[in-house]
Amino acid sequence: MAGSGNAHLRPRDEVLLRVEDLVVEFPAGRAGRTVSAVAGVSFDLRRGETLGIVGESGCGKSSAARALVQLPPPRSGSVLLDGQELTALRGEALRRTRRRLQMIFQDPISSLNPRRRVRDIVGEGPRVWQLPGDRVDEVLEAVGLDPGTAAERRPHEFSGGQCQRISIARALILEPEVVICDEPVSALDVSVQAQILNLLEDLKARYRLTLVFIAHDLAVVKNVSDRVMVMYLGKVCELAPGGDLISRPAHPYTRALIASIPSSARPAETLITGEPPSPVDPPSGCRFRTRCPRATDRCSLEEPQIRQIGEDHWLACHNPAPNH
Ligand SMILES: Nc1ncnc2c1ncn2[C@@H]1O[C@H](COP(=O)(O)OP(=O)(O)OP(=O)(O)O)[C@@H](O)[C@H]1O
Repeated sequence: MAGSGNAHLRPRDEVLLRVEDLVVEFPAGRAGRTVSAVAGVSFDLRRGETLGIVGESGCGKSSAARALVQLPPPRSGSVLLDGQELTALRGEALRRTRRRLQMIFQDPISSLNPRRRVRDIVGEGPRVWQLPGDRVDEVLEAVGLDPGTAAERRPHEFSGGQCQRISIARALILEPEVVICDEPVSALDVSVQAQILNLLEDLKARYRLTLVFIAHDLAVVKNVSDRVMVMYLGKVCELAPGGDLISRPAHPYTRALIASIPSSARPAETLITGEPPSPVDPPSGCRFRTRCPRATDRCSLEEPQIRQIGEDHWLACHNPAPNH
């Protein structure tokens, strides 16, 4: 059963992936202290849906993503893939299930072994997993690379965008159901970003993929996501379909993210400045309150629970913007 803070979760049998009360912590170096990277995050995805996760650097996006594939496992919480609890799996059972969730990372060049040919890089997964047949040429073609010329070359002979295509092929060949894209275009030239985003859209339709799309840039996330989840310091602030979030943002932090998009019509006074507080010692109540222009005493005393404010629009804030 979802707790009171999980009103936004859909019934288990309607979703492919369901994450409940995910907590990720790291040792902080000082005795007994911890980095609270992800502090009770819940979300779900229907098959074929793209969920965007957005928030500034350090808000816990990557930690949440890695916890989905149990690398490392979360401190607590539940990750259900098609009804199967991943956090309870160990050894071979976990390894087998993990294949269904593949990750694509920000820096494609350093995530590819420079000494190996593309054919071996992309073909390694099927060998390890003992999957039948050789689909290397098929997936290279699917990601827009010519197998005839690309397969025998090494990563340094390709541009950043082409290396990201190779990374995508390497994930795709394992026939995943969910692909977690962690800042997949942040390291690429702007001109190349759109090509990779279009490719992910095409592959999603062709292979019926379900995507988690992580980025710090809301302008990128809103175009590729069905729904967008905004995170701040390990917590969910707001969750809504992309268009709704942009046109009717309610959380002061979401409004600040939108105001920072260069083409935004949002007034600059909604921008926030300064660094987020340390996740080793997060603020009481609402974690955003120390930078929030709308904070009141209640915000330091009481953590806002997520509640519905529109059709599939969810918010965790005591004092949302008045025009919503
Ligand atoms: N292995 C680790 N050990 C200690 N602290 C960590 C570790 N990994 C992440 N953190 C901390 O956890 C918090 C969340 O980091 P995370 O990388 O998940 O955020 P993010 O939103 O993905 O940021 P970025 O976009 O910069 O990757 C940060 O304060 C980070 O410093």
